Formats: sequence, structure tokens, C-alpha cells
Amino acid sequence: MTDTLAAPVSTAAPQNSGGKIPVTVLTGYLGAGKTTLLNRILTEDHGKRYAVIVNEFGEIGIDNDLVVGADEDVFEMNNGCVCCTVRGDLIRVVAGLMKRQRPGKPAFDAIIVETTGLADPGPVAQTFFVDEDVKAKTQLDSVTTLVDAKHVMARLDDSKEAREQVAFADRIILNKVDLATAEELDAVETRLRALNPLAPIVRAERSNVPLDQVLGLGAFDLDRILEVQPDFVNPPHGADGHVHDEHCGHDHHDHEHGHDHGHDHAHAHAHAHEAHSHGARGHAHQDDIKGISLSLDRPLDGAKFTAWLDRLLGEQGQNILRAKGIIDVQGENRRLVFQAVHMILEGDLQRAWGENERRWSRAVFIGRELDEAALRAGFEGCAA
Ligand SMILES: Nc1nc2c(ncn2[C@@H]2O[C@H](COP(=O)(O)OP(=O)(O)OP(=O)(O)O)[C@@H](O)[C@H]2O)c(=O)[nH]1
Repeated sequence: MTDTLAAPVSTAAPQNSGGKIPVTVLTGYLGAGKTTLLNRILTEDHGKRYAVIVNEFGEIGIDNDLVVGADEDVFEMNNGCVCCTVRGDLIRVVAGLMKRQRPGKPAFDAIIVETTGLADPGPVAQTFFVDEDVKAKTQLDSVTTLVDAKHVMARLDDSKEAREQVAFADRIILNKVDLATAEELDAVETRLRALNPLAPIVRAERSNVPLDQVLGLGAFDLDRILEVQPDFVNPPHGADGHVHDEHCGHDHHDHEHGHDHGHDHAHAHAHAHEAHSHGARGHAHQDDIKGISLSLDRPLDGAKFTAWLDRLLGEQGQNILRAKGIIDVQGENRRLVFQAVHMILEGDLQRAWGENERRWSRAVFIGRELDEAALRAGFEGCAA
């Protein structure tokens, strides 16, 4: 796990409730449009400063690099399994951020947390209620869930996290409306409504929602959450606001959440709308979804790389939930950034490599039944 530090990166309209710093949690399944929204927030001219915390799945930091104008200004937490470690990390990061605040001279006006697409937002939100220090200084403003109009139906079928993200939302952004028909959008909305009858649903393309629909809402409704999750603010583990951290000592990969191993996880895993079957199947996202990070310090041949990626997505796009990377292309001074959600691929030559910047290619593939050796061989085979 690495944390690259940071601080305020930008400037919309947070409400400073009772002197507490408002916190907005952006969640949504892999590729739903969270970073796109975050970049909108950070680039819009609103005169406010935001501290951003990005929680990323995968070993190589790519997300923080894709957040605009924030090279050194994003906290990144690359832990694969969010449910048990994030609160310890998040508390540490938030506490560190709060230390930068000086009376009369705030370093930032609000905090935005972008969770990994595989996270249940519950424990993230819980952080702002169970730790006394954090609770005294911050106020959870809202949990906004981004939904990919094209892919969400399949994800609601096969991913508990996707359902939890929707169930937990104070506001839902139905994004990528350009990729779905009007009938499909209505069907998605009906499904979202069944999971979450209360949260307003806002339709968007490229996450183009007015920022006052996301920030400064004062929308987090603790009473609603307590109705569905009574121990939300009172984790029954014994210790005051018990938080999982590195001392918890469980291995994430064979982390079984049955409550038979003398370590009650109920507090971290009590979920909003469904009984959690941790004991039975372990973590869906841990068991069958994996992230594969690839990197190469030599430039890639642009044509070879594009052909390889096209073929890969064509053949395995069903299993590739998400892919993204920053590529050093031979003969090109700009960074090639590619993004894929299943078979939908976008690539863009973005800014030039910095003079002192390490020029390397890195990519992450997140999905099911991925053959790491084959992916690595294919990627490295694109070397110029
Ligand atoms: N067609 C279309 N593409 C979109 C829209 N919004 C975002 N995208 C693209 O979808 C891909 C994923 O967007 P991101 O904003 O990176 O999604 P994310 O939720 O941050 O992804 P993860 O952090 O990996 O979970 C990118 O290629 C975006 O350009 C949209 O409304 N329509």
C-alpha cells in the first residue's frame, strides 16, 4: 500500500457545517465515471479548494495520475480490499489532512473521497462517525453513486458491491446516457429505485452534473442508514469505534468473513439491504476479480500496442471489467492514456512527458479469469 500525499487541489460550494469540514464520498462501480466527475469538480471555476483522497484497486498508482492538476496533490490508497483496512487508512489520512488546517487560514474547504469501484461505501462512510477525532472535525455531506447506464444491469446481477453502492447513495448519477436507449435508461432507473427508493437520480453524460447536485448537499441521512444498519455508528467489536488497521492481521486474500474465526466482522460488514454472505463465498471481489498491474521501462510500439489492446478487448472484454494505463509510445512526446470498460475503449494522447518525469508504461487490468502471464507477455511483446 502506498500513500502519496497530498493536499488541496482545487477549488464548488461546500457547506461548512458548524466549522466542520464537509466530506463528499464518490462511489460507483469500476469505470462508472467517478474520476470524470472528480476532474469536473477540480477544474470548474468555483473558488473553493478540495482535498482529494483516492482509493485505488491495483498496485500501480494510475488513478492519481489521471486526476487533473493533482500530480502531487492526491492521497492515494492502493489497498485491494477496502472493507477492512480502509477505515484505519482513511482515518490516518484524514487526520493528517486536518493537521494542515490553520485557524483563519484553511488549506482546503472540503474533502472528496473517491472510492475504488469495488468498494462497499458503508465502511468508508462509517469512518466519519466512529472515530472521535475525525467526527469532531468533519461532517459527511453525502454519498454520491455514479452508475454506468450501459453496464450497470449486469453488475447489479453479479456484484454485491454494485448493489450496495446504489443502496447506500444519497444521490445517484445515472451516467453514460449516450450509451443507452431511452427504454434502457427507464429500465435501469426502475431497478435503481427498487434498491434505493429515496435518492434522487440525476442523468448525466460524461458526469456533467451541476456541481451543486453533488457538493454541499447536506444529504447524508444517518437516520435512514440506521434504519437499515442499526450498528452503523456503534460497531459492536468492543473497543471504542473499533477500526481495522494493519494490526488486525488478516490476510485479505483468504479472508473469510464467516464469523467463526474468533474475530467478529459484523461491524464492518453489516450491509444496508441484504444479509452478507461473507462466510459462504468470501469476498466476491477478492475471490474472482483480480487486478493485474503491468509496467515496462521501454517505450512501446504504438501500432502494436493498439492492435494488441483491440484484440484483447475483443476476445476478453466480457471478463475485463476495467483497464487503464499510461503508455510511453515510441517516437511520441506525449503520454498515451487509455481507458476501457469491457469492450469500450478510449485512448488519448495527453500532456507531454515532463522533463524529469520517469517515462514508463503502466497499465492495470481488472477482471475475472484473467491470465496474468499471457497479459504480461502480450504487453511486453508490444515493446518497440
Ligand atoms: N461514452 C461515455 N463514456 C464515458 C462517460 N463518462 C465517462 N466515460 C468514460 O468511461 C471511462 C471510465 O471513466 P472514469 O471516470 O475513469 O470512471 P471511474 O469510475 O473513475 O473508473 P474507476 O476509477 O476505474 O472505477 C473513461 O474512458 C471515460 O472517458 C459518458 O457519459 N459516456
